[in-house]
Amino acid sequence: MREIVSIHLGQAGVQVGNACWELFCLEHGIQADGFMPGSSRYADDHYTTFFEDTGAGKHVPRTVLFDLEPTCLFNPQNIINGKEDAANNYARGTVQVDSGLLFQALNAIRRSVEKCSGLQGFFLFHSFGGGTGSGFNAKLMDAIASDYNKKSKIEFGIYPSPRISTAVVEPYNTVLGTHAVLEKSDVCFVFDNEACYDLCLRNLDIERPTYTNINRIVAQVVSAITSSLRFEGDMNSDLVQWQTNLVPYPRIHFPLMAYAPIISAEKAYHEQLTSAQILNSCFEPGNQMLQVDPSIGKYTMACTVLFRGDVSPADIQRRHLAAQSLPAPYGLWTGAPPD
Ligand SMILES: Nc1nc2c(ncn2[C@@H]2O[C@H](COP(=O)(O)OP(=O)(O)OP(=O)(O)O)[C@@H](O)[C@H]2O)c(=O)[nH]1
Repeated sequence: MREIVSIHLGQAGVQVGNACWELFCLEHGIQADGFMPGSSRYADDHYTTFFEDTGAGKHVPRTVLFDLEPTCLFNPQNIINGKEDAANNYARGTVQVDSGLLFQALNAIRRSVEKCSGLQGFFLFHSFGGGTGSGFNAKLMDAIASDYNKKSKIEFGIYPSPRISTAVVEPYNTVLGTHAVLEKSDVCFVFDNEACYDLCLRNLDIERPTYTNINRIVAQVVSAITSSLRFEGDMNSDLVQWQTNLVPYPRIHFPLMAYAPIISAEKAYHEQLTSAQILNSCFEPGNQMLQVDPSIGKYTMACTVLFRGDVSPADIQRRHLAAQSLPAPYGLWTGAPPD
């Protein structure tokens, strides 16, 4: 099996991770106690890319988490926390954070890796604005790059935004943190809290979105990106495929993501969307995970459209994509439906 080890760093990394694993468990029919009822309709073994079997019929996420309280779902051996945070300071994250912590972290990662039969790579979840998310991530990434040089390293990062910000130094941490891992990371999927906040306001009618709401949007996107790795499908992808399709040059590895449809539960009952409409919405700036103007700048060198559901790639190709003026080349993958 082509396993992936997820690493969650700092408050944002861990909280986003919680939302992601909650969703993954729901999608795979894994209960909070780790048991997977035999009748689950998703009992194909692709989920073992992300979950490990403890031997007693329990499934635990292949994760290593830094600064978090233990919950029954995660492996307590892989939960590592220090005595104090990095005080939103990149330098503290890299230098002053207890150096034993890095050793513990690498040990936990090694333990997870040793349980894999064919490790594909690592997912790193963190913020760019926090001290741990930027500084400690830089240090850890450095160590992972030297220990597991050939394995893919994929980041899911939260970029800072003016409306939801905990410190004025976040832009500095971001610049330093991004630069430090630029050569080490293979792909970095970036989310912007402000874009997700606006999506909650506009599409989900939430008056005062919280991190919980934002994290659930992030989890949906992560779930969609990883669905073809976790479920059996017509076109199963692996991490190297993403890199080949989306990264034209090693340093240019920041795909701009969009997700559609995002509609509130009430509207979902009386809105009928065709896959062509959903596809079009993916190219609207309002559905992007980053607040940037795609019409400014030079990019859109490659584009990947991921569909979820019982849909064959040939059908989509024939019916819709031919009619759209999508930038070429594009990739097309499908994953299993969430319910
Ligand atoms: N989406 C999202 N963003 C978060 C969350 N928690 C914090 N952030 C963002 O993350 C940035 C701050 O980083 P944190 O993750 O809190 O900090 P840290 O990495 O734990 O570092 P230190 O606290 O300095 O040790 C800010 O931009 C916050 O807006 C969360 O649960 N979800």
